[in-house]
Amino acid sequence: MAEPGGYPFLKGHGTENDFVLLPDHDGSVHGELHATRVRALCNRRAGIGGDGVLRVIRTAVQDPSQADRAEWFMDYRNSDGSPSEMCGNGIRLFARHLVDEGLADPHHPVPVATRDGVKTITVDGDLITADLGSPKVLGESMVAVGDRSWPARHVDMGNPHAVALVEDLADAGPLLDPPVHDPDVYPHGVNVEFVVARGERHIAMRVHERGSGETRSCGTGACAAMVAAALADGLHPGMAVGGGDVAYRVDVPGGRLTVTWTTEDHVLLTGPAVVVARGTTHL
Ligand SMILES: N[C@@H](CCC[C@H](N)C(=O)O)C(=O)O
Repeated sequence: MAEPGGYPFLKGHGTENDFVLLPDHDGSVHGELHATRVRALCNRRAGIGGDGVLRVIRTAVQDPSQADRAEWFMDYRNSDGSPSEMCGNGIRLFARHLVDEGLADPHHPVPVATRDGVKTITVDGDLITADLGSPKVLGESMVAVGDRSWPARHVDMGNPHAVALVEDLADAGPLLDPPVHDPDVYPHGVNVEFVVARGERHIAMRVHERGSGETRSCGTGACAAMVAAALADGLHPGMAVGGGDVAYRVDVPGGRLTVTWTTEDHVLLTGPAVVVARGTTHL
């Protein structure tokens, strides 16, 4: 359903996790957003380039069951065209776009509907915080790259993550292929984070994202990594000195994020997100 004159897009990123935004408010521009089109848009040589696509659509059109709680729905697709339940950096960029375009009021929390329910975003100047709700901390299983393997904590942030605490971020090698994982634990695939401690409440990570490959950042992955690291450090909200929220700095190849695990058992993801280009495409 490509329009003869092309259709609008924007390009942006959160800590270099980059996305193509497709405004399609009433769903009439794209109809079914096919995987072939998503792959064409995300292609870094023949397309615009991105780790994923964020279609900006009214919740009443995409998922009427959530329309009473959020005007806008983030229709997220990985660069291979597969949908995911959630995207932490994507939803922060999505909110930036809504505010920039006057579609949401930056002075109030912005509710955004997703396949994992409604998330609340707050905008404070250049910093955008997404409340990703409660993490589900599940069991451990092995992940492997080549002849190396590690135990990994299963943390569900709405989408699945396997978090391996490693000695060195180089241990995982070039990460050209998805790490091997247990398909019984992750029947729909998994995002895999490799995490090292950098200091007190300070970690660094690399990530191989389901459907997108190794990326420069992953917001839900940073949250999963923080939760796994905090538990390994013997910390969770309420157990911290003073009994309050627990905050970690999470360094990713594309920048720095802050993840806060609150005493209400919510995980808050904070960092920058910027729109860098806009135009019209025929892809
Ligand atoms: N980069 C995202 C996560 C995108 C979805 C993920 N690849 C999946 O398939 O679950 C983030 O910032 O959270």
